[in-house]
Parts: sequence; structure tokens; C-alpha cells
Amino acid sequence: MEKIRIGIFGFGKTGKIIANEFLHDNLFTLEWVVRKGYEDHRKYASRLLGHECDAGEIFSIGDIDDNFFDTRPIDALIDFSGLTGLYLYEKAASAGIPIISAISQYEKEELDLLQSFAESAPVLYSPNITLGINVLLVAAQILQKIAPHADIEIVEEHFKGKKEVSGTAKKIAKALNLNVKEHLHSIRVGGIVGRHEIIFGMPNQTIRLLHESISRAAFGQGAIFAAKFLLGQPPGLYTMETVIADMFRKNIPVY
Ligand SMILES: NC(=O)C1=CN([C@@H]2O[C@H](COP(=O)(O)OP(=O)(O)OC[C@H]3O[C@@H](n4cnc5c(N)ncnc54)[C@H](OP(=O)(O)O)[C@@H]3O)[C@@H](O)[C@H]2O)C=CC1
Ligand SMILES: O=C(O)C1=N[C@H](C(=O)O)C[C@H](O)C1
Repeated sequence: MEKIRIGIFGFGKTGKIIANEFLHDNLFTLEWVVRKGYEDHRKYASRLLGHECDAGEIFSIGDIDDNFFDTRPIDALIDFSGLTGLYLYEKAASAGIPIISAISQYEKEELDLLQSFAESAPVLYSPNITLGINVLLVAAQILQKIAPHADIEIVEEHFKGKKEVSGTAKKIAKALNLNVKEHLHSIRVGGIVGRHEIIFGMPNQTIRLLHESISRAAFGQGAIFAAKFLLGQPPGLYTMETVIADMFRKNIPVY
């Protein structure tokens, strides 16, 4: 069976782990990686990650010309770069290539551009692409409907160097109609990969929904799940939580 050809934007803290997860999955072949600069330019990500094969040639954004996506064809593009990466793959979207964007801090301008890509390609956008956080997101919305009077607070914890407030936490706050300034609390310590807790406080009980990413491989497994889902879908904008919500509907036990 033909392998699914993957191109990855971003080769940083997370992109390297994403590349490694795809390299380990025999369903996929890593065709290339694009990064901002020229570090390890034209080397193979596979070799840098300890694999005995040549896969995932590393390019710089300076290499992306009008022919890049034609001469290096892929079946899905995975973006773990940063705010401006998507400006480089408009041609891929126009060609109908499925796109998975995992960028957590888009502004309206980028969200509008991503929405426009979804007119010609299937696009899945997820500020947190772990299966677990999207289960939490759906469960929290259900719980809020069951207990509408509960006090709700969100606590997000990340590694010390993370400057911005968690995009995941902002998305949870939006889904629960919570004021970010009042109900979202950020902690920056050590090397925490990503921890999100939603606390539902009631007079006689407290319910805590907690998700911990203990390895960035969780994001890689989420990206693989998303790629398998997205391939074959018609053009449109998809999210992990809509996929998970559908799985909730199909699996809620009927007593
Ligand atoms: N949705 C999710 O589940 C998750 C999302 N993220 C998000 O992924 C993004 C990356 O995170 P992280 O790996 O920690 O960040 P890093 O800063 O460690 O890495 C960023 C990478 O992207 C590259 N890059 C920057 N700008 C561009 C561009 N315009 N085009 C192509 N490549 C570019 C950098 O290139 P160079 O190496 O040359 O500088 C670098 O390799 C962030 O938005 C983060 O919030 C992170 C984890 C999970
Ligand atoms: O920067 C990160 O690492 C992460 N960013 C995302 C966010 O801002 O929500 C997702 C994850 O928590 C890790």
C-alpha cells in the first residue's frame, strides 16, 4: 500500500518530536521539513533523529518558491512552526493538499486566511492536538450544562520559557464563556510540557477535569490521528473537538 507522504513546517521543540512520531509510523513517509533558518539545511531529519534512513530533507523558508509543492509532492501538510508559517503554503491549499495547523496563537488575520484555505482543501485547526485535551474540552462543555451554577476556573501550566498564555486554555475559556482575565491562571515552572485543569466548584463537591501532556509525543500522536481523519475529507474547516464530539455521540452508553 502506498505510504502517506507528509511535509512538516517547524523543526523546533515540538516539530522534531512530531517528525520522529511520523518516522516511526509505517503508514507514513516523511518527505520534507521546512524551518525558518538554515540550520542543518538539506540534511535529513531522520538522520538527525537517529534513524538509519534518509527521510525528511530539511529546507528553509528561503527555499519555498512557486514550484516547491509541485516538485516535492505530499499528501498532507502538518504545521508546528509559528504565527507566519501559513503564509508560505497558500499554493498547497489551492492544490487541495490537506492541512493540519497546530499553531496555538493565531490572530484574526491568520484565522481568516486559514478559513480561506478551507475553501479548496480540508483543513484541521487545533491549538492542542492531543486526543486527551479535546476529550476534556467536550466533557467540560457537557458538565457545564449539567451543573450550570458551578464556579469554574482554568489553570494552565507550561515550561518556564513559554511567554504566551496557553492557546489551549484560551480555547477552553471561550468554549465555556469564561472571561480569560478573571478565570484563567497561568503557571510557568521547569520543563512542564503542558498541563490544563478545569475546576468546577460547587457547595458540596468539586469536580476537576485534568489533562497532562507528559511528552511532546502526545502532540505527534494527535497529529497522526488528525492526518488519518483528514485524508479523503472534502474541503472545509475541521477541529479535533468536532471529531471527538462525534465519537462521544457514537459511544455514550445507553442504559
Ligand atoms: N497544537 C498543539 O497541540 C501544539 C502546538 N504547539 C505550537 O507549535 C508551535 C511551535 O512550538 P515549538 O516547537 O515549541 O516552538 P519552537 O520555537 O521550539 O520551534 C518553532 C519552529 O518553527 C520554525 N519556524 C518559525 N517560523 C517559521 C515559518 N514562518 N515557517 C517555517 N518554520 C518556521 C522554527 O525554525 P528555526 O528552527 O529555523 O528557528 C522552529 O523550527 C507554537 O505555536 C506552539 O504553540 C506546540 C505544542 C503542541
Ligand atoms: O507551546 C507549547 O509547547 C504548547 N502550546 C500549546 C498552547 O499554547 O496551548 C499547546 C500545548 O499546551 C503546548
